[in-house]
Amino acid sequence: MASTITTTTTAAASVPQLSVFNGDLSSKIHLFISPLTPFPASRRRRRRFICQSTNTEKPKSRNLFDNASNILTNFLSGGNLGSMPTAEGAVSDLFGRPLFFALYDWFLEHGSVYKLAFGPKAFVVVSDPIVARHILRENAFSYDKGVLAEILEPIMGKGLIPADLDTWKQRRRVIAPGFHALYLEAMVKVFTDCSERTTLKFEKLLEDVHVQDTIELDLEAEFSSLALDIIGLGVFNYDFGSISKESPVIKAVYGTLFEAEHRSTFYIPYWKLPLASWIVPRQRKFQYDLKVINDCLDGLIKNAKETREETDVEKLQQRDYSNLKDASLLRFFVDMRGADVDDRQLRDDLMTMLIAGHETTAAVLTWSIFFLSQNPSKMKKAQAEIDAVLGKGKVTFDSLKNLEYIRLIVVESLRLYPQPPLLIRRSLKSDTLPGGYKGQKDGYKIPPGTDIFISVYNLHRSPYFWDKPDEFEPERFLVQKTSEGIEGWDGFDPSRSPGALYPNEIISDFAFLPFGGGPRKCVGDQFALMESTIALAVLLQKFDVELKGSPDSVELVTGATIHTKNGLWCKLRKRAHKV
Ligand code: HEM
Repeated sequence: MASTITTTTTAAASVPQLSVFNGDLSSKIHLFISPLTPFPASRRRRRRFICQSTNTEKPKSRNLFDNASNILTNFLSGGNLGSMPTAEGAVSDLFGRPLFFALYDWFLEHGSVYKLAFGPKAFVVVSDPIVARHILRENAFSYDKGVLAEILEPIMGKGLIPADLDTWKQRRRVIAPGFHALYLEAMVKVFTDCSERTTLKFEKLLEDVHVQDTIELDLEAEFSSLALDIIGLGVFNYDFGSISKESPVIKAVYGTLFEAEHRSTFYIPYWKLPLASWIVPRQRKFQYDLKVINDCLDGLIKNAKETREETDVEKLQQRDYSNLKDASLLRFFVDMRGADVDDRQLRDDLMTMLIAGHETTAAVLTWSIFFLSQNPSKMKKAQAEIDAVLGKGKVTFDSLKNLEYIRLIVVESLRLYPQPPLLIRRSLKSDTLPGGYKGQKDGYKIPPGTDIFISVYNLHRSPYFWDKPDEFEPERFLVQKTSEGIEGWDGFDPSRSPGALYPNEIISDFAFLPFGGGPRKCVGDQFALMESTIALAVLLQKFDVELKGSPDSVELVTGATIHTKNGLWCKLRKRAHKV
């Protein structure tokens, strides 16, 4: 499932345009959409409904396989999804490129709710904010994680992401309060220290090659180590130290992440085959890796329980973290009065956060650098902000608030490459999706068991909601103060979420949802955004960064997240500080 991102710079607009290699050399599909004329928020909102199912173009011809697949799908779903537009050529077009690219093309062709017939299965693909809001927030408890839970359950057990509704309700009540303001403030030091450990390593490497003034590095791999160290310390106070060493635990973590990734791109659940864990070598390795991590987590849980100080949640949220040796989430969960659970559940929770918080953050940092390296003026603007706010000093909780442009770079990267690009749901009961558009006044009815992909990628690049949707433009999120009050970014309304440091799904009314939305929204969103902002600021404070090769050489692959195929190779040069 690999595809090549090709970025070319045009004279008219010095920003990358995105084209995608779809596996067929003769047909490069260009995702670049001509800039739309900006339109006011009121019109923008009306267009939300018009964009559904209004395509009038003649359908493309379809092959026998696709027709057979669609007939089978309709038959098996009792014809319930029959009136929904069907992605033409669904099966045959799927192979050879990441799924989310194909889903984007079909979104433009069929509208924002369509059906993807795939053999005996149908997936409903949603690219409309109102429908996304309905599924994620308004009717959230009529859906579970479906296919995703099936893939992740062997790894995360009953951790929050794959958890069934009853377990989720119990555990979310314990886990969400752990990310309170004082904890996040304490984490700023962890983010800064780990980021500085990374730049220190780069400085040492530069000293070692003293003849040259640049080093060449795969920054994606470095970000992966950095994110692993941070998540280990933040979640269970364990220092992987992966920036500078390789341990059996680190190898096992990477092995498990690799397997989770492989499963999410593989359509046949090979891991469920009888005796697979004994016969299939990759399954044996996976079981071994899991054991190494589980033993490590069990040891940490045991230690935390031995030093337990049982306290009420309010007191835990007011602890003086500067005096505490261990400010981790594990400490919080263990010390929280009334939150007693068996070690197995606690282990599942820790494993879930380890996986959820690691690769996502590494991917955000990778794409932030990728986009900045092609926009030297934005890179300079970012460094100018860092110099003005930090000088040579360290990031603090307060200075983070002033690093506005860096924060917007992080969210703009998440807009262009959301991690993950699709949210997966399965209906537990029949439901009617919001409608209101031509010919579908009451919306589509879906039966229980319907699998749904909410394409965050499509929402984030929708020509109906974003001006120049494929361009890297952090400035689009800037809030301006006008004589008439505060004017939000791109026609959306920041007053819906006053005081938010980062744009979110509430401000955008579900047109921008990098962390999902509703009750199952990411619990680590602020942790991740602060971590990414600080890591980026520390790197750009000390180094000038440019891509080693051409942007065309950066190949893209997807699993749970979007990342590069062969790394993000960059040249780093130490900055001469004028401050
Ligand atoms: C840039 C980094 C991150 C991104 C883009 C991200 C994205 C997301 C998204 C989109 C969801 C919702 C999934 C869905 O609705 O199906 C989610 C859920 C979750 N995330 Fe994150 N995440 C990030 C970092 C983190 C971190 C650092 C942690 C923990 C320390 C974390 C823990 C979780 C958990 C536990 C859930 C499940 C929540 C629930 O079901 O109640 N994530 N994340």
